[in-house]
Amino acid sequence: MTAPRRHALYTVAQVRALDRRAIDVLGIPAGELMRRAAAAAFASLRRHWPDARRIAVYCGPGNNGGDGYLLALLAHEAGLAAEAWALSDEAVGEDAARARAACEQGGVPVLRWDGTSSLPRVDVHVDALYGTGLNRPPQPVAAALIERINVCGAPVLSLDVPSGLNADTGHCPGAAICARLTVSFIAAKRGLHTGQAAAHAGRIELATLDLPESLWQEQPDAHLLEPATLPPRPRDAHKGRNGHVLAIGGEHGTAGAIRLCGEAALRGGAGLVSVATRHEHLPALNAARPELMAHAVDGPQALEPLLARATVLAVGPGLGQGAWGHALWLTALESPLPLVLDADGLNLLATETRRFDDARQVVLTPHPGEAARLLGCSVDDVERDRFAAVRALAQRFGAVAVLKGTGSLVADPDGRLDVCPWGNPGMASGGMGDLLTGLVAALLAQGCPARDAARLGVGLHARAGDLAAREGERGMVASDLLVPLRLLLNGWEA
Ligand SMILES: NC(=O)C1=CN([C@@H]2O[C@H](COP(=O)(O)OP(=O)(O)OC[C@H]3O[C@@H](n4cnc5c(N)ncnc54)[C@H](O)[C@@H]3O)[C@@H](O)[C@H]2O)[C@H](O)CC1
Ligand SMILES: [K+]
Repeated sequence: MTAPRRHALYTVAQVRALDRRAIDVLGIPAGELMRRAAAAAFASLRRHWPDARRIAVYCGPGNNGGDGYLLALLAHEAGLAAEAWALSDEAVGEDAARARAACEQGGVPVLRWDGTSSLPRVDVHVDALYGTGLNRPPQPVAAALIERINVCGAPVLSLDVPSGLNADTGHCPGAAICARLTVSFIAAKRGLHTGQAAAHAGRIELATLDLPESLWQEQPDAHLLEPATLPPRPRDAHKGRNGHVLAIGGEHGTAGAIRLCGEAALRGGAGLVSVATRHEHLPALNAARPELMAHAVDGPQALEPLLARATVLAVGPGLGQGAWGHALWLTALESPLPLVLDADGLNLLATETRRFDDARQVVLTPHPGEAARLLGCSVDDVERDRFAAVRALAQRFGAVAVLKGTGSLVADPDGRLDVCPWGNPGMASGGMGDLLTGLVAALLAQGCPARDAARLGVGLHARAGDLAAREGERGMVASDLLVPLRLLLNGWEA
């Protein structure tokens, strides 16, 4: 296994194993790892805040705290005014205790945080409270310190993990630091790239501590998606070669979702797009986008001829869970065609669960609420461990599962997992999911297997969202993504 590939993500257990191997197999003492971590973090601090003259380092009881003490000593030796604040009296590890002793002997004052004193006025606060060892919500004294640091206005540099964030899941069980910059050590922890991490880690830099490549033996637990798009179209392409998406949805009064889904399928490059919906929506659909061939279907019988011509199904946007929607949903599930299930298509699956045949190309695109219904748990349970939730969805339903949200995840039934590094809060608005459904269906229609269509669709959708956000996240609507999407699909690079 080579050193951590730029996009490889590891669990905390895997990183600890790497740590142990560095110590036991390569004979690099833990104290040396700590010294290298402190040096790497201090170098980052100097790069990002070259004019910083005064820093305060808040040290917890473990080795994360040890990293902090050694950073404070380095800063002191470099002529900065540095002070360390001990969160508690005992330093649990001997390396951390040794680091604290070196800090004090080196002339750096180590003060006690008692839960009430005001924070010093400094240029940078360094968060060395907890790293990968966080195993419960920060206790009241630590929580008070975290809240104080978060509101003090000065930038925060977090060592390894923003304290209070679970480095495995991206969940914050309690108070958590909001860092401007996180310098993470040795290997990228998967929890820094999904869930609440985006609101707490700030910019992330990885310091591999100059460890040799021979150290990396595990397969990464997950990977960050890399920018990708479809290959250029052959010159003799014709619409028959790019598939025919049939989008099914639009219960009484809800034409918008299925229209957006159909638009995204068109913009995603499908050769033909048909929409099966309620009669009342036809005028609006045809007026909005004549290329969308809209058909009024009142039940499964009317759907049959459309199914016969389609090559991919997208089911769910605005489908509703009434008799009409349910009947069309059942018909779609009985078809062998590649399928993207979203919205009410997923809610119906939650009530009538089944496992798809492995051979069928199926992609589920739930947000955390739909995922909770599908898994029979709470949204908090899903968000507490997004990695476990998305893998459970893929395995339970025998489909490729996308768990949307900050740092969307894509999992296969065989456990392979990818994390989307793009996206922004402007995308948390209605219709964004309908776009993703249509885009994934278009990619399936152009020959992508489900696992690739899901990963490519999630990546392109989020990157299109980031391009659209250049005009402001506020007021962003789903249709703002259609033009950037087309640019990205045709290989345009931001
Ligand atoms: N392998 C690496 O990447 C390197 C790791 N280093 C640093 O070491 C920490 C991990 O150290 P560890 O002592 O295992 O855990 P923490 O420092 O995160 O300390 C947690 C410590 O405190 C206890 N604890 C956990 N949660 C709480 C809580 N909510 N309240 C109170 N106490 C808590 C827990 O029992 C631990 O003992 C890693 O992040 C790196 O910064 C090396 O120094 C560099 C290489
Ligand atoms: K930390």
